[in-house]
Amino acid sequence: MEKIKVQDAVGAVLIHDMTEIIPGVVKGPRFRKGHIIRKEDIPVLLGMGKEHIYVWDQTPGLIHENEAAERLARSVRGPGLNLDEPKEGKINLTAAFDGLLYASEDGILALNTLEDVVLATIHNYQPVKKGDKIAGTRVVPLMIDEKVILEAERIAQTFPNPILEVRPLKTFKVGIVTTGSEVFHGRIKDKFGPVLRRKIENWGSIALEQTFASDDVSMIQSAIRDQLKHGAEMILVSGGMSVDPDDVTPTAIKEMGAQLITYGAPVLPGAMFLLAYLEDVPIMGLPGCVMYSKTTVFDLVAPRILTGEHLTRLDIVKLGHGGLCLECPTCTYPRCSFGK
Ligand SMILES: Nc1nc2c(c(=O)[nH]1)N[C@H]1C(S)=C(S)[C@@H](COP(=O)(O)OP(=O)(O)OC[C@H]3O[C@@H](n4cnc5c(N)ncnc54)[C@H](O)[C@@H]3O)O[C@H]1N2
Ligand code: MOO
Repeated sequence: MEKIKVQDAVGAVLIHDMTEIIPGVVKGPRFRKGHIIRKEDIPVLLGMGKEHIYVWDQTPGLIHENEAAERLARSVRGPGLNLDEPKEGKINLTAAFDGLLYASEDGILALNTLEDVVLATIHNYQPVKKGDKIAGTRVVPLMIDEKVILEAERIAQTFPNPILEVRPLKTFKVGIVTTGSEVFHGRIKDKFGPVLRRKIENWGSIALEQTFASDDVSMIQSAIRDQLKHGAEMILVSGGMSVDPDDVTPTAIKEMGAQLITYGAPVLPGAMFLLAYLEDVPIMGLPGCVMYSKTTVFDLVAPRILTGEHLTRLDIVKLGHGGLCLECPTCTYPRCSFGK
């Protein structure tokens, strides 16, 4: 690539954005790609430490960083993602609507293993809002051999799912069965239902009429059957999930012939969580902590099910890494390590 002195560059066209950084004040492009250098720009460029600029290089087989970034972004982009304009040679991908991020960790690794390719993303399975930044991509040099980009595009195609995708949460009819003799007999007021209803509605689903059962296997089972009859597409059974003789919720669910995915999850709070499928309807057994703690296993699992994903035991056991909630005085989830 040919370089010329900035003093000789009046009239030359900049071929990349020129970043100015003043700590604590500004970081951004002072001059954009395509800018025609004027006499008055020369002291500014010198002040930014630029004594030379590059002039356009027509070497065949090389592509500009902006084109490279755009092709990388397109190769990883699945449904639910928008591409921003290139800035300083980088392209950001943002969420096109509210949903949950599905990222291929192997795909991200494979692309970044290519020299000079940069793909930085947020963590997998994070809830995102429309417009949220999800990833940024660029190449390291100003001009790059097109072969590198062709290889990145080829690699991205080898994965069964897009490398990055935002899936919307579907609207489920959700049945709530609340167990516990103390609630059933009116000794205490139910506090579980309102927590679950609020979360379900925040996710855009519909809470059906809540039903109550004492700590009795057949009563819990008939309440679950009633929820199915009323069209529940997901059933949440609260309480009775731990080690006391009166904790019969797991037995009730298992003995209905449901396909048990897990009883127990490597997540705190939420160790006593249960997931099963009965006639393809997901049933979750929710321990007392889901009522008490702001963020729990329920917040990690339910949104995934609401995208239509069918979870396996491996999906649940993988939650262990990042499964410890730090129970901060002010919860900042999902901007923390929980579930990452
Ligand atoms: N020795 C052990 N004790 C406990 C363990 C354990 O492993 N060993 N696990 C703890 C964990 S972790 C959790 S979480 C809870 C599990 O609780 P359960 O799901 O069995 O909840 P319950 O026993 O039914 O109730 C606990 C507590 O919460 C109150 N509760 C329950 N449902 C409602 C409701 N709908 N409204 C208001 N309050 C409710 C209930 O009255 C109890 O006070 O167990 C730990 N213990
Ligand atoms: O482990 Mo429990 O199910 O955290 O609250």
